[in-house]
Amino acid sequence: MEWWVSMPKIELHAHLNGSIRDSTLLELARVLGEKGAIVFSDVEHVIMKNDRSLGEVFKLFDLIHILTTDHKTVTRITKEVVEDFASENVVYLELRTTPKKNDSIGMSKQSYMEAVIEGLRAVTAVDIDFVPHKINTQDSLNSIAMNDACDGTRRKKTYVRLLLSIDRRETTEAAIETVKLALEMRGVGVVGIDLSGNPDVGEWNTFLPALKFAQEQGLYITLHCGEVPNRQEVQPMLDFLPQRIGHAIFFEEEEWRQLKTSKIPVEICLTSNIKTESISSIDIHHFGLSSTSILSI
Ligand SMILES: CNc1ncnc2c1ncn2[C@@H]1O[C@H](COP(=O)(O)O)[C@@H](O)[C@H]1O
Repeated sequence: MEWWVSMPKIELHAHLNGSIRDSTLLELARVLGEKGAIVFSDVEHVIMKNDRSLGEVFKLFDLIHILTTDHKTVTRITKEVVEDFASENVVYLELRTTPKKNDSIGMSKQSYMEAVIEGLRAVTAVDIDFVPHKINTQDSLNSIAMNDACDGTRRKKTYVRLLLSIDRRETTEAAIETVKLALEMRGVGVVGIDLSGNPDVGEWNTFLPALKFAQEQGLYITLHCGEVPNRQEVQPMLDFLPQRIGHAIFFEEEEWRQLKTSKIPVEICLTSNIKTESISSIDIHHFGLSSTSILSI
């Protein structure tokens, strides 16, 4: 096995519907094509395209959401995504997804999330720990088991925790519903809230009441921040003091300074930023720069 596959890893920025196998997407598209709901040949190349602009990415998500609408498929993709991360030796996975409501098929945000939990329970390839428990002796034993899993001597175990995403297209009320659901689901591995979605759509202020409520209730918060240039948002997002932010591409010097002072960790999304051409080359990605200019500010 390649060293980088066998190395134990932590994945903190995975969108469920952004992590589906191409083979599964093609299979789902074929089935919908046979039903006449879509034209398979029109979507095949969209699914298989390698690099796409940020705008194209969100069009692809709209297509993916058409393919994965029902509860059964949500359960299936959750199982597969977790198994795929486990097969790459991810030992701690924070999976985020936007709870969806679709009256036409009897889906509520809650039933969507129940389908996700069903998917976690369906994983067979590895042991999945997604129900939080208090730190005690048993926990120390579990972490030993997790470490041992890396040398192949024990059955592998992956710790999974969930973040419920708010999509920037949603309303304040829908976002509050998501936060309430997250609070109800704390017992089944939900640890926080993510604000994501097309950064060119909507305003983050719309979600402030929901995010403040989540913060007051002790949920962890991560915000997609600075994925596109938006001076009106970056600073107030940092002032909000989320536990983490995602991307942090278009930051001015002063914003880097504030980020550092506030000690807010960044979920670096190297592959995504290069593939979507948000950053033209890896040589100038802020991850590489962090040891020089950024950290020296
Ligand atoms: C490329 N950078 C990105 N920036 C912002 N939001 C993103 C994203 N990639 C994914 N999402 C968010 O995650 C959803 C898909 O997963 P779920 O349906 O929630 O599982 C997308 O619809 C978008 O809201």
